[in-house]
Amino acid sequence: MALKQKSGETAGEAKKRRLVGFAKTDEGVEANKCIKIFLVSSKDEVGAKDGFCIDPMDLNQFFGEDGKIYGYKDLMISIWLSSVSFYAYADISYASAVDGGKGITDLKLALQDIFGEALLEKIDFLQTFSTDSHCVRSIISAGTVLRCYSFNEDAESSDNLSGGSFIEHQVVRMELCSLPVGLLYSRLVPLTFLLIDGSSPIDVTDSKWDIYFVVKKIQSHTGDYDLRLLGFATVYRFYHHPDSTRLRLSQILVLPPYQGKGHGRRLLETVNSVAIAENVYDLTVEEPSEYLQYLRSCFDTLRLLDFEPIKPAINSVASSLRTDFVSKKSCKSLAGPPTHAIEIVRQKLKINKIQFLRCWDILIYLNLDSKDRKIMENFKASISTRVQSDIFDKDTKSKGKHLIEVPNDYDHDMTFVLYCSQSGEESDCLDGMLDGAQADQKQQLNKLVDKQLEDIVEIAEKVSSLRSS
Ligand SMILES: CC(=O)SCCNC(=O)CCNC(=O)[C@H](O)C(C)(C)COP(=O)(O)OP(=O)(O)OC[C@H]1O[C@@H](n2cnc3c(N)ncnc32)[C@H](O)[C@@H]1OP(=O)(O)O
Repeated sequence: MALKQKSGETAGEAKKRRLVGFAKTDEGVEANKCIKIFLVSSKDEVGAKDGFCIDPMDLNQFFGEDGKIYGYKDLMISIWLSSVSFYAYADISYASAVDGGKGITDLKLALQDIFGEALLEKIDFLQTFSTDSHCVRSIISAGTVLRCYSFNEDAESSDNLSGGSFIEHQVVRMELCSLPVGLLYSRLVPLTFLLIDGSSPIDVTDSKWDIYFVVKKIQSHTGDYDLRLLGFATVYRFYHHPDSTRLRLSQILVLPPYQGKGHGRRLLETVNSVAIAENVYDLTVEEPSEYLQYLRSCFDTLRLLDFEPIKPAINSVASSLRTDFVSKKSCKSLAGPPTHAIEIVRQKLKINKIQFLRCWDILIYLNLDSKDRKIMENFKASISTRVQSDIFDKDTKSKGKHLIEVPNDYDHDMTFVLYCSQSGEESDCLDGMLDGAQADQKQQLNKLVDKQLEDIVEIAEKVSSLRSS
């Protein structure tokens, strides 16, 4: 890591400039505004500012409570991250560093919090392009190849082997507790910090962790080959009483240059095949991002559309929703899949109940005529019934429970608080507040239902286009 002072000014000049520069309180600079991270695959790319730039979630989170860096003038931090070895180097430059009232941020410490031991001095970093050029191959070639697929990088398409120059890709599984794998993972952790919202490192010494790598095979002219890492997923194996296990996908990441090309889906498919082959109890995903949830729902809905045992249940609900009048009572029974369907989907496809409920709505929608207004009203009513029973069970009111909407700091569409009062203990003030809140409640629930319908339609359209392509 290099710290440079741009100008060769004298101490007197610098002091004078400081006085001018920080006459006002130091306002600091947001980390997001002065840090750039470049993904590089060769020595020649280091230093070039037109390389592939990573767009991190939020760098501010690593810099104090307000996400700002203090004490520097004209600060620029360029970080080069090697996509070959996953070591990094930070080039820090600024015109001057002075305490303008808020101290001087320790940049080295902050960057080490993100990059840990992967952060090297420039000379060592440049050397990794020769010393560690085969590190991915030397570690990952000891793993179990679970899937191979050929991929035409020009056409950005799939397993189809006709035409184009196809490159072999593999999905490889390894135990994280093996030392070399753990060391490689520790250099991937910064990427999880930068690209996965709320990510935290996992305990690599725990033997219940597996890591799945997606790699591409690069053939050299000598007939030898190398492996380039494109993405990975970490999966934890939980005990499930009495004699089973559950798999939970904890982190999944495809390096930005390779995203949107089908590698993430293949990783997910492979983990899923393992869950089925090993007959685990089910497979869950830890706090999926919105896009991962979308991808997962597309993938699971496609599988469920071909799953014969649930077809009669889907047809039965869809045909009821096609009738002219659906009573409130029947809406409740149409709002979700029957228990036997939930059970068989978990047993055979390893899809857990919550995920199946999401896909269920899409499956029903795909069986309805979306242009028929009456049918769509019935469908919306069934979704609304489920949303209400999910977050606001009418019965709870009679037990002294109330749902009120509260503002939040996180830009969620809405947050609800369930308030419980002992009978007769409600104050007039709270009664008034609840009346007001309940007046808004219907509107909020409608918003939630509309949002769910939007998501259902989006995934249903994607699934239809994937099936017809
Ligand atoms: C638990 C967690 O880790 S949450 C955090 C998740 N990770 C991140 O957010 C990190 C940053 N993002 C990423 O790393 C990646 O974008 C991932 C891992 C989320 C997804 O991987 P990608 O390689 O980008 O996705 P991939 O290209 O494989 O799949 C996306 C497409 O496949 C489609 N798809 C889904 N199932 C199928 C299928 N069976 N057949 C064909 N296409 C399918 C999806 O609809 C989607 O297409 P669209 O975006 O054009 O509508």
